[in-house]
Amino acid sequence: MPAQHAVKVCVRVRPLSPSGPRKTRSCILTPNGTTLTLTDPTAAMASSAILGQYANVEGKSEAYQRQYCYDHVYHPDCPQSTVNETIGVSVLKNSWDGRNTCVFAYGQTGSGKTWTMLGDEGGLVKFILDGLWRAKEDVEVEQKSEAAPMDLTTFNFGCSYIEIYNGQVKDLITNTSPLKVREHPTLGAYAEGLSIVRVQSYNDVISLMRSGNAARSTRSTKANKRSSRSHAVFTIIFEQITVRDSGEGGEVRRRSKINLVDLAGSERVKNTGATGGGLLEANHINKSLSALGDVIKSLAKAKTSNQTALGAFVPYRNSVLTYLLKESLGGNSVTFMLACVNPAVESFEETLSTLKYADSAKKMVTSVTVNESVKKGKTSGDVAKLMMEVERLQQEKEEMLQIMQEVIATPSRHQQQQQHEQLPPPQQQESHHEKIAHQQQQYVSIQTPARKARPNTDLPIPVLVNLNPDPMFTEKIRYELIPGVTTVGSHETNDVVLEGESVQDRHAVVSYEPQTGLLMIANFGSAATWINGDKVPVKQNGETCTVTLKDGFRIGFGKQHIFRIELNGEEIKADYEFAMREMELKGWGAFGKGEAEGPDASMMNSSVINDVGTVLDVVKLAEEEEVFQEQQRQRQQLMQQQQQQQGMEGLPEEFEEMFREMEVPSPTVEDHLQQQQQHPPETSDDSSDTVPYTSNLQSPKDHPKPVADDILNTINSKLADFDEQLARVNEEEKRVRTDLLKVGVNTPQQQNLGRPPSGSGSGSRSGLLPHQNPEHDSPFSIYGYNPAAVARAQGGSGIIGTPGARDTSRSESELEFMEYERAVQQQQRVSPTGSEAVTVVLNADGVREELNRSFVDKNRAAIDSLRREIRNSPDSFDNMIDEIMGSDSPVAKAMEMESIMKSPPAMMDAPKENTFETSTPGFNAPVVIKTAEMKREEARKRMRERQKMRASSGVK
Ligand SMILES: Nc1ncnc2c1ncn2[C@@H]1O[C@H](COP(=O)(O)OP(=O)(O)OP(=O)(O)O)[C@@H](O)[C@H]1O
Repeated sequence: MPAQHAVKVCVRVRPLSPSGPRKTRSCILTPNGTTLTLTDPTAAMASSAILGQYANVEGKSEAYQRQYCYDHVYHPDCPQSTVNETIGVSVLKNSWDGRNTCVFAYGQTGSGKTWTMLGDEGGLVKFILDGLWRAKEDVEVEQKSEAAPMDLTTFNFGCSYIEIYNGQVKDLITNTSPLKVREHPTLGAYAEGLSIVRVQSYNDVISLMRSGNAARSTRSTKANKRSSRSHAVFTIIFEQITVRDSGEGGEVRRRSKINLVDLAGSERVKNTGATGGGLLEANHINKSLSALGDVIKSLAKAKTSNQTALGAFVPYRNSVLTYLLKESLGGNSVTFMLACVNPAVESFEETLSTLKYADSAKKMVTSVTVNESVKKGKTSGDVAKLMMEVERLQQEKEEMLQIMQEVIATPSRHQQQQQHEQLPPPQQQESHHEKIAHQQQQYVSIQTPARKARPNTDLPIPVLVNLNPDPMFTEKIRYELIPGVTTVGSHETNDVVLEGESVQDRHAVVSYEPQTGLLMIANFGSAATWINGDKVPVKQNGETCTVTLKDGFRIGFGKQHIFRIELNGEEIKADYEFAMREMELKGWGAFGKGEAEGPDASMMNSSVINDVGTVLDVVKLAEEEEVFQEQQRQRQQLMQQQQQQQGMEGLPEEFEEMFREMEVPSPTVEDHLQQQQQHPPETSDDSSDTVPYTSNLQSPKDHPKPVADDILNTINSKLADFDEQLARVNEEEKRVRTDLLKVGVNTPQQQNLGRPPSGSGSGSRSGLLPHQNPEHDSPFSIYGYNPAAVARAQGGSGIIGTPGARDTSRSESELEFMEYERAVQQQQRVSPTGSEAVTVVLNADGVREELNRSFVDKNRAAIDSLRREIRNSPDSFDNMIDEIMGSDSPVAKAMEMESIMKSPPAMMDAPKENTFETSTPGFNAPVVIKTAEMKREEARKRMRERQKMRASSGVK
C-alpha cells in the first residue's frame, strides 16, 4: 500500500564570499531555526535611505522582509555533517527499507549545490555511499559470526551517472552521448543504452563518481570558476536479497533507487556574462529549470486541489530533466529538495526565486511504496527433503544403470540359441543315469519322500515333474516316485504335499512296482485328479478306480497342480501349454463350476482305466501305509521324549544308539529309587555299576521304598521345624523393629528387612544390616543391628576400614560391620541435627537366632546335597550323621544348626546385662542392650514385687 510522503524541503545558506566587493559581503538572509527571513535590500534602502545597513534586518519594516519556513534551514556556518546527518541519514534509512529516494540540489550558480552534493570534503553522495557500504559490511560481519542469523542477506550495488547538457543525455561513466530517452510502459522514461555499473567496493563507486564528475560539462563563469553547466544525476541502485531460512522461507528482494541530482544553476545571463556556447547552455539550463518549476507548481497545485499527483496533469515531458526524474518528483520516491542560496545582497532576485521554488515544493506529495518482492520458496526442511529425494533418485539411476549393463552383458535369446546349438547334445555324451543326474542338477527342488530311502537300483525311477505357466518355475520341482506307495495331498504327512484349491488332505495315491514297471494312480474319496485331461473316476460300482500311468502322462491334482510323468526320458515332452489345452478341451475348464464333476467323469470309457479288481489292492495298501505312518509318528514322539531326557535331542539315529550304550546317567533320586526297585538293597553289591538305560522310568511315588520314605520324612520334618523357627524369628524381628520405632529409631519397610547391603554376598541373611532407605524422610534410617557390631561394641575397638578396600584379613561379618559404621558416618555427615541420642534395644535371642538362620541359609546348598546323599544311601544314614556331626565341615555345621534350631539351647553368649557406648562417631549416646532374658528377669521381678505388694496389702 503506497504511503503519501510530502517532499522534504531544506534550504542551505552558503557562507558569504570572503572576497569581492562590499555589497557581496552584505547578507539578506537571516536563518532562525527552520525559518528564514529574506530582506529586500532595495525596498529597505529606499525606506531608510541608509546604505550599508543591511547586515542586520532587525527593526526593519516587514514590507522589506519575507519569512519562509522549511523542514530544515542550514545557516552559513553549518558544517556539511549537519546536512549529512539530516538528509543523508533519512535517505539511508528509507533506501535500506526499500524505498526510492531522491535529493535535488537546486539553486543559482555558485550557491553551493555541488559543494553540498559532491564536495570533496564529504558531500552528501559520498556520505550516502559510505553509509550504505558500512551497513552492508556490518550485516556481512554479523552473518559470518557465531551468532549468525538464520537468514542470509546479500547485496547488489549498481550505479549510473548521467548529465543533461543542452537537452541531451550523456553517460558520464562511458562518456557516451546523446542517449535517447524512451518510455517503458511500466518503468517509465529511461535513457536508452545507459550503463548501470555493478560495483563491488566503496572505492570502486567513489572512483566512478570522480571520473563522472571529471567528465561533466563545466565552464568558468563570472559567478563560479568551475560552474556546472549541466544537470547531473548520480543514481545508486541498491538491492538486498535475503534468503530466509526461518518462517516460511523463500527469498525477499528489496530494491531502492537513490537519485542524487545536482542541478545546473539558474543564472541571469547578464550577471554571468554568458555568450555564445555559454548562452546556449544558459538557455537550456534555464529552460529545463523552468520546466522543473512548472512541474513542481503543478504537483503543488494538484495537492492543494486534492487531486492525486497521477490524476492531475503535470508537464513532465516539457524537458528531459523532468521527464527522466518524473518518478522522483511525483511518483514512488521519498524526495528531498535542497535549495541552496547565496545570502549576498546582489543574489537577492535569485535567492527570492529559489526560496519561492522551495516554498512551492513543500506542497508536493509523493506516493511511496516499499519495493519488496517475496518469492515463496523452500524452507530448510523442504530443502532437506529435496536433497533426500535427489539422493534416492540418484541411487535409483545407478541401479538402473547397473541393470542395463547386466542386460547388455547378457547374451540375447538369439545369442543363447546360437551358443546352445554350438554345444554337443548332452544325450550323446551321457548315460541314462548321468542324464537323470544331469537333469536333476538343473532343478531347483528334487523331492524324495523322507520316509523312503531311494533304492540303489539301476531301474528307472519315475518322477513327477511340475508344469508351470511361468517358464522360470516350470519343470523345477520333481517328486521321485519311490517303489511302493507315494501319497499325494495337502496334509503334511503325505509324500507329496500340495497346497491350494481343491487339493484334499488325502488326495491320491501312486504305486510303483519297478520289477513290473507298473505305475498306477488312484483317488482318495472324491478328490479331483486328472490324467491327460480326463478326470479319474471317483468310484465305479462302489469301488475306487486306478489308472495306469505311462511316461509323459500329464496329471492334474485339483485345480492348480499339473505334473508330467517322466520315466524313460521321452524325447517329446508335453509342456504346460499343451497340458492346459488338453485339460480344458476335456473338461478341466468346467471343473470347479459344478460341471463334469462326480462319478460320471470323462474317463469312464478311457482305455487307461484298469480293472476294478486291482483297485482294492492299491487302496488297502494306502490304508496300511497310513496305519504304518501313524505308528511311526508315535514311535518318533516316544524317541524324542527319551532323547530329551537323555540330552540327545537332535542327534542322528546312529549316534543315538551309540550314546545309549555309553551313557551312564547321573544318579538322580528317581533313578536310584528305580534302581532299588529293580535291584533290592540286599542284593545290590554290584548295583553301583552301570545303570541300564530304560525308556520307561517310573515315578518314585509309584514305587516307594519304606526306608527312603522314612529318611524323607525325617528331612521334611526337620525342614518343617526349621521353617517354624524362621517364622518365629521373623516375628521377633518385627517386635524389635517396633521397639526401635518406639524409641525413635526409624526402620525401613518389611521387604527391606534383612537384605544385605550390595556386595555383601547374595542370599546372605547374616544379621540385620544397616540399610539406608532412600525414600525415608529421616537421614537416620538405621535399623536393626549387626551381631558383629555388638561384639565390636563390646570389645570397644570400632576400627573403620578404608572405604572400597577389601581387607582379606577380616571376616565377612567384620567387613560388614565396617560397612555399617561407614554408612553411619556418612549419615552423620548429612544429619541436620548432628549427634543424636539413640537407644537401641537388642534381643539376644534374636541375635542368636539370626546368626543360626543366616548360617543355615548360607549352607542351604550343602544341606540339600546332604539330603540327596541320605536319600541315595539310606542304609548308611545313621553312620553318615555320626560321621558328619563329628566333623568341622560346613555340612556338619549346618546339620548341627538344624539340630539346634529343633531344640535350641537356653542361651548363647549374649550379655546378661550391659550398657555401653559405641565407638562409632556420632553415636556417643548410651546404647542399652536388653536381652530377652533380662526382660524376663525384669518381668519376674515386677511379678514378685506385685505379689509382695498384694501380700502386704492383703489382696489375694
Ligand atoms: N557551504 C559552503 N562552505 C564553504 N564554501 C562553499 C560552500 N558552498 C559553496 N562554497 C564555495 O562556493 C563555490 C561554488 O560552489 P559550487 O560549485 O558548489 O556551486 P554550484 O551551485 O555547484 O555552482 P554551479 O551551478 O555553477 O555549478 C565552491 O567552490 C566553494 O568554494
